[in-house]
Amino acid sequence: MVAAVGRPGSRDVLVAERLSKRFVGVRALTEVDLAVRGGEVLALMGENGAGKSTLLRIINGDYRPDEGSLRLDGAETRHSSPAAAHRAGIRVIAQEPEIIPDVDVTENVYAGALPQRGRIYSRGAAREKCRDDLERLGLTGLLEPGTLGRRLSPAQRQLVEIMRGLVGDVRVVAFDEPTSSLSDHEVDILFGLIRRLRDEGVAVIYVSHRMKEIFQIADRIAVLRDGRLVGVRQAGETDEDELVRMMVGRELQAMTRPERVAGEVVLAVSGVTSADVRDVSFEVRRGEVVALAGLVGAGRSELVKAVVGDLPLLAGTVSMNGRRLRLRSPRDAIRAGIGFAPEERKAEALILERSVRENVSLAVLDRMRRFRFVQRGREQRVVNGFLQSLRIKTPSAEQQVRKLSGGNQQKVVLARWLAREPDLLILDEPTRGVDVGAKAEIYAVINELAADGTAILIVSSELPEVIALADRILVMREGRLAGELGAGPSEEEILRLAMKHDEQIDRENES
Ligand SMILES: Nc1ncnc2c1ncn2[C@@H]1O[C@H](COP(=O)(O)OP(=O)(O)OP(=O)(O)O)[C@@H](O)[C@H]1O
Repeated sequence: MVAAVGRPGSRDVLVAERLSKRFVGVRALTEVDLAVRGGEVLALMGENGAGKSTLLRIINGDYRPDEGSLRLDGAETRHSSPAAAHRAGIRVIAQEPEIIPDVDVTENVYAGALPQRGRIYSRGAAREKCRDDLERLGLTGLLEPGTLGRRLSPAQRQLVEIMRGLVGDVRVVAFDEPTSSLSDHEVDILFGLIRRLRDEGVAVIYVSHRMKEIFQIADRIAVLRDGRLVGVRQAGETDEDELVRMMVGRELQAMTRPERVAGEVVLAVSGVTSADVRDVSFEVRRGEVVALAGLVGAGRSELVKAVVGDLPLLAGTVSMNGRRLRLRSPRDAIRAGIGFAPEERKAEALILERSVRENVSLAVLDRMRRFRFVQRGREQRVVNGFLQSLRIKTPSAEQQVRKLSGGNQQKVVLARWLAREPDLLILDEPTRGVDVGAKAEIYAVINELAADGTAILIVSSELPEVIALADRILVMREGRLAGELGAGPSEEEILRLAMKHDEQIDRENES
């Protein structure tokens, strides 16, 4: 592949002029002027609800702007639908991909555009093409053409979505937080792909909350705040502090992990084995934050699911406060005093049609019910408290959760479990898609809960997050515990354990 377009000074491919978009009670975008050049990666940053997704949706033809215009290669475009935008060479890679559960990877990728042999669709030929494309994109080994949609992990779903986007002629590709379910290895592969697209002259837009990635991949960085463009910087001429100031409009306090003394054992997991998890034992104590780290596919989420009764135990026991539990579903786990915020927030955690207030208070309704009436005043106070402390951006507590930005939905999931004050809180990727300011607030809430004696188990792919929060870090590899680290290790120490080979672990277990 050739670098068809010289990098700096390339021509503008996509130009937004004075774009504005309003929803009831919200100005999502106000007079945004922004140009993306061929052969560059333009990062788009901003707090949750700043308007990033709205801008991408306009580019993708999902929304029409109320005012302003969009030009592609110099000509004004009014994409009336995502299909029209797609034909023009625009691809927006969705944050939460829609995967058809009952068809395989091949059909999920090429849906509608399947290769045919003669005039009959040939499954063999299609899978062959899929295999070729996987190889071309460097994804061999991460995805199998024949795997059914419903068997894909969140990371694999994301890769299917990315493959979909790169089929055909592409002028502009926008990635909306593509790495939130990927671990470092997959991120490297994705960045390789993005650099290749860029070198071929494609205009790449990259939305992310992860600073480190922004500085790895972006040529320029645009910052939105409350729907307005605050500024655009060359990546080499700015730094994290300046970007945070632009996004948040204030300085952020650096967080230090408080010293904690762990109390008695709350959760005891012994010899737990399930389909993808082998013989795992560990404990979490009162007032302690324990993190499960490891690469995607290492079995962290599966382990957690086995612990809360969402996956059957093939062997082993789970005990809470000294009593053995027999959980057949997460519902049983909640009854036993376990709060569990799962990885896939939309499917598993939120009722999108209901209001923010209802979603937060759902988990604590029993405690607020008195003589069969919900104590409205108390409910309001609890919900408003979380709206403030987690900085949930919504016109009111009565807004439908569906209408919140992705990061704000994630905060509602958290608020719901934090409000319940369980003995044990299990958080799978608690800050996925959450902006830097709110992340700090969430860390503070987690620290407060631990100080109050809650036992906390966190699954996170973000090593800085694991290091910032955890008193102990359990590193998983291929369904087993590969080792344990104390507070404050380096990223390298965690990675070394996460990538160790099985034989090595066996040898160490034996000695
Ligand atoms: N369909 C809708 N109806 C009402 N309000 C909406 C709708 N879509 C977005 N909004 C509001 O517009 C604002 C901008 O949202 P947007 O999704 O663009 O934010 P974002 O920058 O992508 O945030 P995040 O980082 O959380 O994904 C938010 O206040 C959001 O609640």
